Amino acid sequence: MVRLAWHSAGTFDCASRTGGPFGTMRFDDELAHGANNGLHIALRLLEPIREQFTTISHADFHQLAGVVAVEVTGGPEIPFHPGREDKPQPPPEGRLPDATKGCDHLRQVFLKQMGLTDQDIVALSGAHTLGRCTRIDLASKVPGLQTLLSSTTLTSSEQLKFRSLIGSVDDPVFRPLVEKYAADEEAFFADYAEAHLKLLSSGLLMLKCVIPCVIPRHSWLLWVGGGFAFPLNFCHLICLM
Ligand code: HEM
Repeated sequence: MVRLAWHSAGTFDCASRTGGPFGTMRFDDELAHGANNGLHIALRLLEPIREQFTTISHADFHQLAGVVAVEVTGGPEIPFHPGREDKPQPPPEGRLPDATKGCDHLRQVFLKQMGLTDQDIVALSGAHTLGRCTRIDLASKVPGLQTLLSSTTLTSSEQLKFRSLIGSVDDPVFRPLVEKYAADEEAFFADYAEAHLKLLSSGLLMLKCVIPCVIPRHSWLLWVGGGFAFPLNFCHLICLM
């Protein structure tokens, strides 16, 4: 579910304002993109539930599934705001990062294409603690990191995923962040939640409050369909005034 939400949102292109978390994974064309191998299983599980709630868009439902999955697997709570419309056309293939390329390529996709930061890249990569790579052991690469593997036990897709993680460890900007998150789960959860919120809000107009809110990740106001869709807490009332 997390990978479904990410592969949907991760196609967003800031420059052309195309792609993004707008329910296009419902089209066979997008599901057939090489990077989306296996995501039909997630959709098959979601569809009978979505059919019971026909007022919610595919777009919102896929992102909600990602948020709930992070939460029920023991991750942080991520604020969710509905309002995404389903787009009629899938994005072109090739916008998601390629695990065989290095950190510059990751920056090209996350920073230039999607408008996310180095910190977002590292925090979001922490989602790989879910799924089939939980047994990978980075301990030999980063002192202090627990977990994982002998590469001979990995399938080829696991090796690709592993290579993207190791790439993060080798980069001088990424490495301190990897070490910080390995040592401090609270910091990882806070930054992960903020990065995931940005990801699932790709393509929606977000205004950063001038006055920072007490809870950093709540300092974003979301503009959906002509009105602020954010639950207005005390901090946001101040910002709106
Ligand atoms: C940084 C660039 C990334 C690369 C190169 C990458 C690459 C990969 C690869 C090759 C796989 C294995 C796919 C398969 O089993 O067929 C994978 C799995 C996965 N990815 Fe990523 N990924 C990236 C970022 C992300 C992000 C940002 C998220 C979520 C926020 C994410 C979530 C996942 C999850 C949850 C799985 C596990 C799926 C499973 O085991 O069933 N990935 N990734």
